Order: sequence, then structure tokens, then C-alpha cells
Amino acid sequence: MSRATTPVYSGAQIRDAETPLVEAGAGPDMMRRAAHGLASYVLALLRSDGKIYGARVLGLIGPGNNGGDGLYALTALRARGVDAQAVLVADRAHPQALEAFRAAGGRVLSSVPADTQVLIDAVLGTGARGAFTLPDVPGLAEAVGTSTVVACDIPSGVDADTGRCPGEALTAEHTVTFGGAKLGLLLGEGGLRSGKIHTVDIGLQEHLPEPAAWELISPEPTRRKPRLGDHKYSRGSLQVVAGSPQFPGAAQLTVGSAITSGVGMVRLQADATVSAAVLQGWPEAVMSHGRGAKAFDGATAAAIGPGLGKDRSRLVEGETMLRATVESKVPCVLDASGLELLRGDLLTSGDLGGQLILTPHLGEARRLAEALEDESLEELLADQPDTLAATRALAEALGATVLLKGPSTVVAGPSGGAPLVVRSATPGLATAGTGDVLTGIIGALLATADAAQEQDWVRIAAEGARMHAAAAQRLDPQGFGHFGASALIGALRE
Ligand SMILES: NC(=O)C1=CN([C@@H]2O[C@H](COP(=O)(O)OP(=O)(O)OC[C@H]3O[C@@H](n4cnc5c(N)ncnc54)[C@H](O)[C@@H]3O)[C@@H](O)[C@H]2O)[C@@H](O)CC1
Ligand SMILES: Nc1ncnc2c1ncn2[C@@H]1O[C@H](COP(=O)(O)OP(=O)(O)O)[C@@H](O)[C@H]1O
Ligand SMILES: [K+]
Repeated sequence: MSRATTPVYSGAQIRDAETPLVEAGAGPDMMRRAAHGLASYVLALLRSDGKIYGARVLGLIGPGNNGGDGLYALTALRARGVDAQAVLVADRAHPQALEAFRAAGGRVLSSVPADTQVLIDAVLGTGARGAFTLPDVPGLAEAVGTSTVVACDIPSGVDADTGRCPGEALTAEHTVTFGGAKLGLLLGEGGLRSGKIHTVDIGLQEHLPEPAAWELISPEPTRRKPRLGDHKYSRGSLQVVAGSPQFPGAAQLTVGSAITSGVGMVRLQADATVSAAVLQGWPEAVMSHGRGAKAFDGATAAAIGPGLGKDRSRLVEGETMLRATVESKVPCVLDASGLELLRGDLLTSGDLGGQLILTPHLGEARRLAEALEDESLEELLADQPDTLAATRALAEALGATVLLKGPSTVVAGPSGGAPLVVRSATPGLATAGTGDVLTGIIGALLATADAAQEQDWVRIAAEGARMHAAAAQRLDPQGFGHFGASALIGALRE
């Protein structure tokens, strides 16, 4: 896709890519490469932590090839002087790998030693099926709390395709994954359990299909910088319909983040009290006195929804503006109470256009699925959601771009291209009002965007989510979470 993105595959895609190589006899070679990559990563961790010689590493070994990778990695670590031992959690283990491990002096223990520094989780990989139960090994629970857990390919118990954990699962601080990143490492529960992800090349490249998704990892240049001859009308103009007497702050946050993200003009459509409150913080905001579609004249994008609450007249205004943008195909971001406007023909047309970006959180997405009376979508969004499939399905059902917010944000367009994923280790964002900031950022990106292809709406929305997470990271690198949504706006300047 672009250099800012990296491919993400389903477990099945990786397995299918491996098949011809395994059939051609390359299985052992791939396993050696995987094990070498895992061992090198663990060595680097040990080195940064102190010394390698005599360091205590324990591999938790399962019955299949994942356990095989683990045993070969332990063997390689022993060759470097690491005190690497194994606990077998099943009644069998990869025979050749076990033989190699034993030949290198490795011992099979029946408990996890208390002084374990690194615990390698090599119980289950992409061959995992159904619910997983944590092995009953003495000392394991304690070691999970005190050692650094490194997952071999994927944390055991995590589904490689969805990130769902149908039973128990291990949580890793690092995952060394083979052949390509798996969806399950980024999405849902899996995204919370995989820690830092490192991908090892095992020679699959030419056998891999188009990825199931792309992860956006660094800035996407979606906007143009101001040019020497620019004036305020040529740099894009964003029309905001936000705020109500009950939620004036939402308008402040949306307007403020749009202004800070860089746009020629931000115009707000709101009542007098909200306008006055917004002007106090953002005197550069322009109050829009027109109402309805007329107010929209000249705007290059719109942001509708934050803080409209249940205020009837504000919602009517939002709906008029929404219809005007859909009709004229002007890019628009629709968030929060604005999503409630998707009723009747707006809900069922199936053709709102990729330029309309919906930004629901999980609860809002569930309400949309309910309104659509789409049971399979409701199922995808239930307890342990399949956020990738759900975002795609919602985008297709509405014929719009959908950005599903969460620890991993997924963005999909209406015509089925590979979604983009933004994974942010920034739980400090879980505070009221940060969604309004995201709406302002995306609004500004839409207003100043150069591109107009459908896939670009996905890219622009994802870039908004990346900027949002990067601002949180910059503001709060230690992850204390001692900040609110207004402070986030200040951290938007890159
Ligand atoms: N195919 C290949 O040649 C390669 C595979 N590699 C490794 O192989 C892994 C996949 O290996 P496998 O296909 O052998 O599968 P796994 O090693 O992931 O697990 C399969 C074994 O676990 C058992 N099992 C499955 N679900 C379970 C559950 N919920 N609870 C308890 N036991 C369960 C199965 O009965 C089977 O014996 C990858 O994750 C990767 O680590 C790498 O070595 C690269 C090359
Ligand atoms: N645990 C988390 N980790 C990272 N980001 C999160 C987490 N929880 C929420 N977020 C982000 O915070 C924002 C919250 O938005 P939203 O739920 O709409 O809040 P509000 O409506 O109060 O503004 C979203 O961008 C979401 O992705
Ligand atoms: K594993």
C-alpha cells in the first residue's frame, strides 16, 4: 500500500502460504528461521537487561510446531550460554526439536523456577482451535507476574484471525511472530495481549496473498502544507455542527482540534450560548449564522454530531447538514449523537458514499447494527467482537466509510478494500471528550485533503486516528493517563 503501512494477515493466509513450502520439504528450514528469530530477540532482551551468560529462560512448550519453534529457540539460546530449560505442557512434543534440545543439555522441568527472567510462551500458535485452558504448572502463575513473557508467534489462547480469546489466554510483553503479522495480534483481546510485535521473515514473502488488512504505523501524508500563495479560503473550510446547551464542551473540543490540525477556516453552527463558550477558547472560530444547507456554502468538509445530545432542534440542523453533504458528496465526519441521524432512508440507502466517515465506538456500532436489524452484524459486535469483520460489514451495509474506535481502531470503506488498523497503546485516551477531538482532526483532514479516491477516505480517517494516538503518546509517554481531552488538543502539533 504505502511505506507508512505494514501488511497484516489472517492465520489461515499464513498457513496457506506455508503449505507449498512444507510440501516442498522447506518446513524444517522455516522452523529453524523462526526459532533463530525468536532466540535473537530474546538474546537482545537479555542483553539490554544485563548479561546473557547464565540468564534464566524457561520455555512453556506445547504439542505442535509452535512448541517445536520454542524448543529450537531454547536450543539456540543454550548455545549462547543461556540457562534455557523447558516445561512440556502436553503429553507429546515435536520429536526432533525435543531431541535437539536434549542433545544441547536442555532439561525438562516439572515446574517454572521462581527466578525465571524470560518466559517463552510456545504452547499454541496458529494451530490453536477452540477454548484454551492455562496449563496447570506449579510456579507458572507467579512467573507470569515476575518474568518477561515473550510469545512465540502468538500468545496462546488468542485466535489468530480475530483476536478473540474463547477461553483463557496468556499475555505477553513481546510477541515474535513468523512470516507476517497476524490480525489476532492487533485486534480485540489479542491486541491487548500481544505487547510489542516483532515480525521474523521465514521466506514466505512470494507465497503471501493480498493482506487481510494494513496497519498504519507512521504518518500518511494526506494533507497538503500551506502554499506561499494560499489564502484562508484556499486552505479548506470546515463546517461544524456540534454542541448543545447540555454539551457545549463537545463543540469546543471539535472546533479546537480542527483549528489545531490546520485548516483555513472553521465555522461553527450552534446556538448563542454554545457559540459564546466556544469563542472564549477559540476566538479564531467563525460563527455561522445561516441555517440549514445554506450555511454550508463554500465549506470543503463538514463535521457533525459531537454534543448534539437529544436536543431536537440541534438534531434537525444536523440532519439537514448531513443530507446536504451526502447529496453533494462533500466529505463529512459523523460522530456521537450524529450517528443517531442514520434512520429511515439514510440508514437503508446503502449508498451514502465513502466520503461520509462514521466514527462509532463499540456501543454506537451496536446501536447501528440493531437499527439495521442485522443479526449477523450484531453477532460480530457481541461480547468478544470481531472488529475487522464488523467494520467491513457496517461499511458495506451503509455504503460509507466506517472507523470503529477502540484500543485498536479499524477503518473500512464501502467497497471492500483491505481495512486499515491503527493500534495505539494509549489507554489514557479512554476519557470523555477524546472522541470529539478525533472528530475535529478528521474534519480538518477532510477539509484539507488533496485526494478524492474512495480508498483515500479510509487512509485519511486512519491518519486522523494515528494523529490522535500520537498526540496522546506525546502528551503522556509514561502512560499515567493524567490528561483530559483539551490537553490532547495542545499535543496535536507535530
Ligand atoms: N507450518 C510450518 O511449517 C511452520 C509453522 N510454524 C509454527 O507452527 C505453528 C503452528 O503449528 P501447528 O499447526 O502444529 O499448531 P500449534 O503448535 O499451534 O498447535 C497445535 C496443537 O495444539 C493442539 N491444540 C489446538 N488447540 C488447542 C486448545 N485450544 N487447547 C489445547 N490444545 C490445543 C492441537 O491438538 C495440536 O496438537 C505456528 O504458530 C508457528 O509457531 C513455524 O515454525 C514456521 C513454519
Ligand atoms: N483503551 C483504550 N486505548 C486506546 N485508545 C482508546 C481506549 N479507549 C478509548 N480510546 C480512544 O479514545 C477515543 C474515545 O472516543 P469516544 O468513545 O467517542 O469518547 P467521547 O464520546 O467521550 O469523546 C477513541 O478515539 C478511542 O479509540
Ligand atoms: K504461542
